[in-house]
Amino acid sequence: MTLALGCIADDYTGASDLANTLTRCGLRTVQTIGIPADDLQLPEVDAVVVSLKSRSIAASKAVEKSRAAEKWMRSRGADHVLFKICSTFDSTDAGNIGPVMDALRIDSGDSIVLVTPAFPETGRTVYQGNLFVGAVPLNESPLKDHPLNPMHDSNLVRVLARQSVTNIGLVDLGVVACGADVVRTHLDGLSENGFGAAIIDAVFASDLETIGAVALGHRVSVGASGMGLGLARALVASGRVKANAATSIKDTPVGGAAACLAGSCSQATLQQIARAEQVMPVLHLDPEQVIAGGAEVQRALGWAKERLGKGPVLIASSSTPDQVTALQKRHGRDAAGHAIEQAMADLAEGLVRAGVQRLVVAGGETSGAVVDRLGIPGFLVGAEIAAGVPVLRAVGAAERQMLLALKSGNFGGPAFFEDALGLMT
Ligand SMILES: Nc1ncnc2c1ncn2[C@@H]1O[C@H](COP(=O)(O)OP(=O)(O)O)[C@@H](O)[C@H]1O
Ligand SMILES: O=C(O)[C@@H](O)C(=O)COP(=O)(O)O
Repeated sequence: MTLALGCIADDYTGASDLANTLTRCGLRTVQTIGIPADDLQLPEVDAVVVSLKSRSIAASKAVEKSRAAEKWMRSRGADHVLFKICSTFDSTDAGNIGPVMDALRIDSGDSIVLVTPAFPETGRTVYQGNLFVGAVPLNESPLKDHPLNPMHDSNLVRVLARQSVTNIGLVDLGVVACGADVVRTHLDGLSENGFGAAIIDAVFASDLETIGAVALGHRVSVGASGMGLGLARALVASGRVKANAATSIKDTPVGGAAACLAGSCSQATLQQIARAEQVMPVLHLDPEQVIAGGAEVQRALGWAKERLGKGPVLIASSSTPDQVTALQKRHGRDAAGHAIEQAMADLAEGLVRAGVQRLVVAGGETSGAVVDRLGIPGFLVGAEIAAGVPVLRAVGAAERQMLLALKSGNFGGPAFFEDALGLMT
């Protein structure tokens, strides 16, 4: 296998979002969980997205894991490696975007790295270095209340400068609009003046194409699915990847019982859960009881097993921002998050034992905990449920066939859970 593009994603939902974009742009793509084992049977692909659960761990660990993934990709022929971050730049001042970017830049020998989380299809645009989520700046969006990494500054030049050892420049939309050659000249100027990375504005898909064409001339880039789109289109345009080479996974039905787990507390997920209550049984976990011990998981599994024969069920830990803050005050942010993620993993394991073969998971960290527990080594991309969320078919898992959907907390329309199950047959 010779890779045209290697990608390192800092969470599993983000990885499936990127794998979806690359597939839709014509790249044969596989999503792996961590660096694939040598004996994992993978199809011939143009791109591999290695999923890490590295967004909220210590920066030094995130760097170590990302470097190992980069090394693996380079050894498989990847000239360019994309570090896939969240389109809402989810991170804290302690990292992990800056430290990983710095390490990959040094390893690659690049003098300057292009960075953009823009993904216009999902309403993420960057103008003058400021990230907008729909019509509002990042710091006014629901991301200001994220349970693990609340975002309070929409100026990404400032945000990244707090995380990185290098100076962070800006390539503004006026420069991007002048085309790839002007962007290259601007980057040369920044690099000569000691800038090791630059936030680049993007509002339209055409901006991403310009950015992709420039980024492909470098060894490393940092961005969300929009950067993936730009790189994929540039690869196809350059003839390095055959257009329309992507093959969607076979739609052979998997059958079996279906269930949904929600650990995301985003506004979008809370609305989707409320909507799901109209069409399927929904159990709201008591987060306090979840942290207290295993009885709440057992209660939820008993509840689900009584209903799974009749149709899909949804189990949610999700709470409103006020409730999340109150719980975190009592137990600590990381401890509360970790305990709930592990409970979600216990639930997923129990549900699969009870015959679930179609599983929808809402939340990035939550998906990471669930997929790790299920021991799934990788996924092929199927139909698109919503922008950034594909149906995934597990590969390399021994016993039963499984379909999953790993939904970023913020993605999907109000009827997401129904939409997903409708495509996961
Ligand atoms: N009721 C709750 N109170 C506090 N934290 C919660 C609650 N429910 C879930 N969590 C935690 O919030 C975090 C949500 O993050 P994640 O799953 O990545 O969702 P998103 O995709 O919205 O970012 C996880 O660590 C999860 O365990
Ligand atoms: O880029 C995005 O917004 C997503 O692909 C993503 O990374 C999702 O992260 P979570 O919201 O934590 O699921």
